[in-house]
Amino acid sequence: MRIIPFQHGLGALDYAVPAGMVLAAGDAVEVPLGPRRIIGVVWDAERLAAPDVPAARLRPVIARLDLPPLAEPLRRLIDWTADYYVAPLQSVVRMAWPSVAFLSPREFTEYRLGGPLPKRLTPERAQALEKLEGRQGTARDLARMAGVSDAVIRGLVGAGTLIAEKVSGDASPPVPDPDFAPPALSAEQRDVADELIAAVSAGQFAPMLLEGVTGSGKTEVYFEAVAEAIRVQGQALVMVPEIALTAPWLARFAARFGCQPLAWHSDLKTSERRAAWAAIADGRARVVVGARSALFLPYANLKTIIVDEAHEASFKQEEGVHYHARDVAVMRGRMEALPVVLATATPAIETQVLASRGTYRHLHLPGRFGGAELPDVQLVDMTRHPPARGQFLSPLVVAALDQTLAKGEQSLLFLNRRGYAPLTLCRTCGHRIQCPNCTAWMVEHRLSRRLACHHCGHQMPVPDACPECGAADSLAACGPGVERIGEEVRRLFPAARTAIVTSDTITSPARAAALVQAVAAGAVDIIIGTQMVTKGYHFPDLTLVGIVDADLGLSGGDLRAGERCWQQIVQASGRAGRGEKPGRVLIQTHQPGAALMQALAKGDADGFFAAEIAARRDLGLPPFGRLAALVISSEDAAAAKAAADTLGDAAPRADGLMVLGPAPAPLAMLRGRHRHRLLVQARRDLPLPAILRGWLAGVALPSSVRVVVDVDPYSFV
Ligand SMILES: Nc1ncnc2c1ncn2[C@@H]1O[C@H](COP(=O)(O)OP(=O)(O)OP(=O)(O)O)[C@@H](O)[C@H]1O
Ligand SMILES: [Zn+2]
Repeated sequence: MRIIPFQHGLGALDYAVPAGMVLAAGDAVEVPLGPRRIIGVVWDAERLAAPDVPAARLRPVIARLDLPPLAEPLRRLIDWTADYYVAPLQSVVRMAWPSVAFLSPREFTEYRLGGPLPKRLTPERAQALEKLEGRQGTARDLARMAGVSDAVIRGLVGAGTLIAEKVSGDASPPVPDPDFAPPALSAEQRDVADELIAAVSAGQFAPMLLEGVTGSGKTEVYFEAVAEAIRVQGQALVMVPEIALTAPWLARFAARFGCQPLAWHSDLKTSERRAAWAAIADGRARVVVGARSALFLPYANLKTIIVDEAHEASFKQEEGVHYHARDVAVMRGRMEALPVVLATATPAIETQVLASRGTYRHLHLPGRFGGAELPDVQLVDMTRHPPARGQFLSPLVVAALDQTLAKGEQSLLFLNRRGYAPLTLCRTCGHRIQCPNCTAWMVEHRLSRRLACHHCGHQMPVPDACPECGAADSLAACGPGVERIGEEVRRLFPAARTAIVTSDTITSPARAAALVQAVAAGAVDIIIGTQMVTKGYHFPDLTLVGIVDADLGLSGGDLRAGERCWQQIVQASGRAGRGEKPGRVLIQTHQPGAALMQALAKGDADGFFAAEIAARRDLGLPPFGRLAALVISSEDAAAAKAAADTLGDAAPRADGLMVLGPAPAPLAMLRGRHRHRLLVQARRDLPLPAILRGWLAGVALPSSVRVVVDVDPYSFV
């Protein structure tokens, strides 16, 4: 029997099946490996090679584990993913079978506060006592919730402070009612919804792009596909970019279907995660909402996948298996014969091209729901209307904020930069404060009074004197982040109520919900936020959107810079005027003549994308050609460089294939590792995965060097 043991770096191995044991592909098993017992999965023998071992010498499988087997279509999806993204099969299998899959449903002992206080109160214990008030979970869960080590939790259990509670892991999620509160759809919404419903009941592969302007009711419409999946006794998966931002979405779901869907995310407690996994695997969970990691779960009876905000780059996984959840979702739809709906107001170029070729069915919602108009968009030429010295908002934007406040309406200022200032500079010696682990500047966060590296998370207090020359009071904050814009707004409008919305302030779904409630209740006048506020929020009284620095996206220069800038600005603009009052958008730019700015001002998506797509075609860039990146890194600078050179020397040669580099990565050091990059550009008809595998297999590198393969890369740093 051919088995993939869950052991890093190991391929498939053959084992003997003991008499009386029945095994089939997709079964979970326990097998011997050297002196150890490890878990593995039985795989289709014809699809994998294994070392030739005479039958008599094969070691026997120890046991078949009591897990629902991975079904054939999911196995084929796993094969495809591992092959396409040049990833180890077991790493992909582990996304379908996370560790909770192997826990038995009844074995949970959870703990909660309830006993006497411990005699010895260390700072860690005090922190745990404070954080764990009202919480319950396994020792591991509580350690995570309290931000302390497992040992601290075990100590509190030993002291009797945390008391044990047995919990059963197999509670069933509620079943959403497809007919609970269906909305009255507009005629154009109805047409699209009917197509989606027909596709779900047909039960065939149907990739679809649901393109609707911001506020057109895409959510209401794809809810009808979800309702149909429930009606036909199946399951629906809705993938969202970030689970932390789903509070308003969950509320809408509950209003439509009468109960919450099952949310799959990393913050679940072990018992909740186990219960969720089991309910997904046996079909009791009817609607699942989750980020990327929900995609590979073994749904028993999946009928449709919706990818909401399908243009979002966060669907691309940037660690472990570097897959793109949007693309793998479509492939899952093909393997399992079901419709996949990519919903967005600003489709990615890859998606647009597939829709225009007819590979994806293209559904449109061209107008906002309920007669709301798209906002009026104007460029603010910063060279002609510059801000006052030391400030960042043009007088035109300040005047618009003033008018909006006077009308009692709300404004949003969008700047995709967390913190107070992206750079801290010494005015005496010119020193720039850098992260010790990364080629990156430390970003000042004034709310938390720290400097932070946005790449590795390194933090330090803001120094009083320059760390280089020692000059006192010489450090200057350069450039704005949202906190600094917030400060400027409070200085200009002391009576206005402001909210700063970034991943630093919206750290949990509960906080996101509180923000939404505050804005909806009219308790906030001006929101200053990063891309976090642009995602799907609906505030009827928000009528002004100011884009603080539209040029930010023009620089940076990777192949998707223009597209991403367009998406962000259109999504941010899309928050304006969604109710009865008309909206207005002001875009601050130093390059009002740039094609992107002109297209934004005219709302000319077609013109902008026609030019972008033509450029991609001319250069053979995705989706017309394919890219793959190799990132070579090591803590040892010389080893990283040598390995990159070795790989560069061994680079494959073929007609239609171009290898660029090796070159030091723009982020030349990350988390203390020195980095080099190679970029492969290949014609579409070349077998890129096989070429990459052959290349890597032909080169022996020291174990101190790590090579990450990134197929269809989104990050070029
Ligand atoms: N048929 C309908 N009946 C009642 N309300 C509707 C209907 N369609 C849409 N709406 C409401 O209109 C608003 C905008 O809809 P929705 O948020 O679904 O748009 P969207 O296309 O997803 O927008 P965005 O892309 O900006 O997130 C929501 O408050 C939604 O509840
Ligand atoms: Zn860093």
